[in-house]
Amino acid sequence: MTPVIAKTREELAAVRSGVRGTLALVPTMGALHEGHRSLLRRARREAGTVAVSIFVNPLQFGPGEDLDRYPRTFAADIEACAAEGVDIVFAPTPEIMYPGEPVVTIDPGAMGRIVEGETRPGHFAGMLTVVAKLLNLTRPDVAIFGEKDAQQLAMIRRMVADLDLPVEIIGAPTVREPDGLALSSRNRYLGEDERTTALALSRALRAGADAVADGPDAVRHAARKVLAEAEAAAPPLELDYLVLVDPATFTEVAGDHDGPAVLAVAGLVGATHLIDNVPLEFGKESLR
Ligand SMILES: Nc1ncnc2c1ncn2[C@@H]1O[C@H](COP(=O)(O)OP(=O)(O)OP(=O)(O)O)[C@@H](O)[C@H]1O
Ligand SMILES: CC(C)(CO)[C@@H](O)C(=O)[O-]
Ligand code: BAL
Repeated sequence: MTPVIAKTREELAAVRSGVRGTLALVPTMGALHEGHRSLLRRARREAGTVAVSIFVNPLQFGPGEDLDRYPRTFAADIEACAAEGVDIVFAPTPEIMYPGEPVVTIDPGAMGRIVEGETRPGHFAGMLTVVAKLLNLTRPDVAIFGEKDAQQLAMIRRMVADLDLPVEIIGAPTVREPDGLALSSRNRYLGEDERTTALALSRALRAGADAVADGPDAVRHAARKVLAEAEAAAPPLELDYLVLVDPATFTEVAGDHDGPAVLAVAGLVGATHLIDNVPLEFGKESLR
């Protein structure tokens, strides 16, 4: 069945007031792919009613980023939502979401200025501000986000805890192409040779994961080796960062770290900004 499409606050409020039982929200920027669809299926398992937001949020794009050329595929997105049994799609315009330049925004603190936040200054403030607005407008019981955007997920969990927002945040695993490339709306920008170079991101993460028994330094070393080859390739990978961090704070873990960590990588291939990560578990007993 085709979902109900709400384009304004008033339309969303009307459909929200008719929801009985639990509601799950999946926030997206559209151009839906199998990764998004896995979130929709997870939402379906979590709640009686599923809402999806489709909004390319200008506030989280910096100058020189791809806001204007970001893929917008609304008709296909609605078909995907219908196929996954989505009940409600909220698809506002920027003018609806931001009738004026917002004066009050969410400050992501120091955590918003490291790793991806250092590469994209202002990104996490813009992202958290729109997520807070979407949560307030939709009032879901649960909201589902992909682990592919691991720092985003950690920041959203932090915001919900720090501001006592009444919603449960669920993270869902990264969906990949058979050759390892993490699905991303931005993959469609890649030419054939660029895609070959881009594969180094997931290859580096796998190499790192394979070294987990030898500890954090071995993981960093194994991943760096793969990335160095891609930096020398044509077209080259322009590495933004490779970090091995605490999943909750995104600060680097020590060489004797025990417990969960995230190996996260990002870089430019041509003009395309790609990110990826893998969750890891270090155990002291497995250190040689
Ligand atoms: N491969 C994936 N597997 C699982 N979830 C994903 C995947 N890609 C994106 N998501 C999640 O889907 C939600 C919407 O993300 P978004 O619309 O930005 O898609 P995207 O493909 O990540 O686009 P972009 O290229 O801008 O990073 C986010 O919670 C994101 O983490
Ligand atoms: C969470 C989100 C929809 C906010 O614009 C966006 O950052 C995304 O698609 O991951
Ligand atoms: N997938 C996170 C949204 C962004 O890149 O702006």
